[in-house]
Amino acid sequence: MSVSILGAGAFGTALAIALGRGGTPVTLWARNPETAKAMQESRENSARLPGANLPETVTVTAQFADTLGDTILLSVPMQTLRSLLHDHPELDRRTLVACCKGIELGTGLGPVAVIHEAAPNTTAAILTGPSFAADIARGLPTALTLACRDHDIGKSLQQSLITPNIRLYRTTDTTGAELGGALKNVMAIACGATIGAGLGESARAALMTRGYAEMNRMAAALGAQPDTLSGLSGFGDLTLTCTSEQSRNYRLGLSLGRGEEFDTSITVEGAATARATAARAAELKTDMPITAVVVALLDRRIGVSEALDTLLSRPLKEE
Ligand SMILES: NC(=O)c1ccc[n+]([C@@H]2O[C@H](COP(=O)([O-])OP(=O)(O)OC[C@H]3O[C@@H](n4cnc5c(N)ncnc54)[C@H](O)[C@@H]3O)[C@@H](O)[C@H]2O)c1
Ligand SMILES: O=P(O)(O)OC[C@H](O)CO
Repeated sequence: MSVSILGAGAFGTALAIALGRGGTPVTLWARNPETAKAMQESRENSARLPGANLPETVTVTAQFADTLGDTILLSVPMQTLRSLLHDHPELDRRTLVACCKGIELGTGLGPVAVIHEAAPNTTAAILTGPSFAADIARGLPTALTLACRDHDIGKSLQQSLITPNIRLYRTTDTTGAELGGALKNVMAIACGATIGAGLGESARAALMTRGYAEMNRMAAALGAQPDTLSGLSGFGDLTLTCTSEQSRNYRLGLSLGRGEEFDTSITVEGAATARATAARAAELKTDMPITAVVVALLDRRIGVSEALDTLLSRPLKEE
């Protein structure tokens, strides 16, 4: 069994290291030939995951034709997923596992739905849950969710993708799994802003809890199974991302709270996802006040204190 990983960023590289270390032959595709050559020679992704060595079982290439292994993981940022599929029609008719966390601008769709639209003859799955690339690459223990609507294919993917340090749980609820991974990024921006502005950890706990309620409302509106968000892909990842400075979404929030600039070259999925989700929530008439406030903060229409006032001045209601 071989695995191909498309996208040689931090997460694609970390997954390649974990799978390769477990003995699986992995082909890691970087779109830039110079990047692929440098990684293949130095055995390291010095730009995105410095200090983590690629095992011998991992081959890095920019030749797309070399990458059609038994299992294909798509580890690119959410807003580029459709163009990757569009540019490579040979991906259709295969089993594709999305590793990205986000909602597409313009369509309001998550990764599995985008794969189904752009490559209609594929079986799509998603690998999501609490995990920092650096932790995975260091061999630290992690537990993730593998969601695939096809029960048998999901079971076989679960077997193929476990590694000595990645334990996989399985579900058929792709809608719930992709929403959890996407929306926790929006909540992490809000929590980072709260801490960055010095509003305290009690305020963050309140935001995480109300954010979780908000995530569940959207999940229900889109037909996700009620329990999915209480698992690794929802609650688990919300907890990790809203409390760790390893998270890029949380760090963007910290910068907003402190009134500092943030490096725009860093992948922060929650920014586009907040906008896409706010638009979808309006269509579905679903109340998502924290998401709306995050969009206003990102657009610099309000500051953090005003954001908190907006949330605190909402009509009183039952929990
Ligand atoms: N880094 C983490 O800890 C982590 C953990 C879990 C999930 N994820 C998810 O993985 C996804 C990727 O994040 P990352 O951390 O690897 O980001 P990253 O910024 O480190 O890397 C993204 C990579 O995608 C490549 N890329 C962008 N557009 C592409 C395209 N059209 N075709 C091919 N390659 C393209 C870039 O060149 C870059 O190498 C995100 O959705 C993120 O939420 C990341
Ligand atoms: O660095 P972030 O904020 O993209 O978070 C990485 C992972 O999604 C955490 O599970």
